[in-house]
Amino acid sequence: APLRIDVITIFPEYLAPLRAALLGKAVDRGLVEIGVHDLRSWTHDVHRTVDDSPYGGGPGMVMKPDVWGEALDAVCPAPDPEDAGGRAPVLVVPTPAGRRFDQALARELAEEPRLVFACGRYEGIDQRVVDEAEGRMRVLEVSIGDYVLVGGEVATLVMVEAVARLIPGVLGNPVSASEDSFSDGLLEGPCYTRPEVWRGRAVPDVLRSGNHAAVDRWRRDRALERTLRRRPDLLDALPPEELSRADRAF
Ligand SMILES: CN1CCC[C@H](Cn2ccc3ccc(-c4n[nH]c(N)c4C#N)cc32)C1
Repeated sequence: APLRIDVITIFPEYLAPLRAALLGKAVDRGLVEIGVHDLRSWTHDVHRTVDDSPYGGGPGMVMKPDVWGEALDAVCPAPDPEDAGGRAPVLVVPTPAGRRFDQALARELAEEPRLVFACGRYEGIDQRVVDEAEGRMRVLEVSIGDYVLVGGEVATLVMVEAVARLIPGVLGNPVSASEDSFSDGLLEGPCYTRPEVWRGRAVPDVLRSGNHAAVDRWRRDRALERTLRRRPDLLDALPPEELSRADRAF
């Protein structure tokens, strides 16, 4: 069955990129289903109000729990008790205060049948929405990085792309999903294509040697070198023999 993704937001147009390019094709091919819902559909006042002042004072506004509650009831109703097999959908709530999104979490989410993304704006969503949802969904408050965005929509685009590319058939060449960065624990090394010489810079000879063992070694060495220089923290997780190779080589 296709992975079902629902996104609730006050800016549905922000999620238009989900209909384009590779992901758009995966939707056309029925590999992924995507629903984008305007949170204001669940307001009842003439101004379609979704926010209010924060209890305890402070800057900005907070998103109202009642509107979110009705939206989540509509988009992911409580699982049917008879449907024992039915797994409760996962509710992903982007927030700078969340657990860090990483490739491991992307792989975890790619195994789920259903994902619902709640895109906050303003100062965030009333905490009771998350607390109440935990009674019937697996709620994950997730951050895509240590910088402050204005809302959850861009974070949702990031996470949906990272998850969808792991769905079999979404990528043209499935091998790359397993061999990409963070799968073998190292950063990607440099890549090259024609022309052989460009603005006086030649492609490394080994890559044109036809010696596949030498090419593989060269690529691993460049990946180790780059990881050592840019992300030494990733090397902590490497097996000792690999680490000693990195130390010896550079
Ligand atoms: C000054 N305030 C501070 C709290 C957050 C307010 C903006 N905002 C409202 C909803 C919301 C959702 C996600 C993110 C976000 N920022 N950085 C990340 N890695 C995120 C992720 N995922 C930011 C958000 C701005």
